[in-house]
Amino acid sequence: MIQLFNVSKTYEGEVKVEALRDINLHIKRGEFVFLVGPSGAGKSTLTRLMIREELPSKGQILVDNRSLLRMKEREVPYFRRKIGFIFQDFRLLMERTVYENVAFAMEAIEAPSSEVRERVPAVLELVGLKDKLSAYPHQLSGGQQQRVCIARAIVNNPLLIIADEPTGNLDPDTSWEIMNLLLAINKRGTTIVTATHDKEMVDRIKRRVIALQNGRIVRDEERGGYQA
Ligand SMILES: Nc1ncnc2c1ncn2[C@@H]1O[C@H](COP(=O)(O)OP(=O)(O)OP(=O)(O)O)[C@@H](O)[C@H]1O
Repeated sequence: MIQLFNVSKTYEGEVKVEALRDINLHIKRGEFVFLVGPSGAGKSTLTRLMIREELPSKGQILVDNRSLLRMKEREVPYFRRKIGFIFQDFRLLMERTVYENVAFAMEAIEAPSSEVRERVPAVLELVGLKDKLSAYPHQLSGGQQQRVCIARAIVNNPLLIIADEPTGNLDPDTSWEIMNLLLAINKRGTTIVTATHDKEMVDRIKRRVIALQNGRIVRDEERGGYQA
């Protein structure tokens, strides 16, 4: 699903930062992967490269067998349709209702309106928000807002979900609910890659753990914990 070959990412500025150094990685279809490591280790940079928000300074990246370096700018929106994103800070449209936030993701790919009307309530029911269709994000708790993000991420049936600290702003119980939702989505075949600082979660779930430090992979375990 995702392959990285000798990938490096350097940010050129007043001070040069080597955010990723010589990363080789293969994530197979259907896997659930945690990216862990201290602040500044390169986790967010790695997720940004996977969704082609940025290009690597060196190396090659394939997602669903497509080279992200060879991809033309105009092809990027089509590529992104296959991917669902979930961020720590939700990034919802605050002036739109829950229903509209999720519908917007389907309208962006020009889904027929009959399909939107059918699928949006079904997905919102799946994430436990069927009573909140006409609420605005500011009327929801953090956990509920993150559920809207998950609904938005899965509504177009993506092959892959990339999440950057999806439970970063949530209390432990709510974090656990959100993670269970992601596990359930993974069970249905969606590949999930999530950066996290949540030690307890990683230790409890025991899935593949890729640990980064100073831009390098220092550990890659099939059923790993937060620390070695
Ligand atoms: N756009 C940018 N320009 C310059 N440097 C950057 C940029 N983005 C990230 N960096 C640097 O790259 C390194 C890796 O950052 P990154 O955000 O990927 O780490 P992280 O592991 O996600 O950290 P955190 O857990 O704090 O989110 C850091 O030294 C950071 O300062």
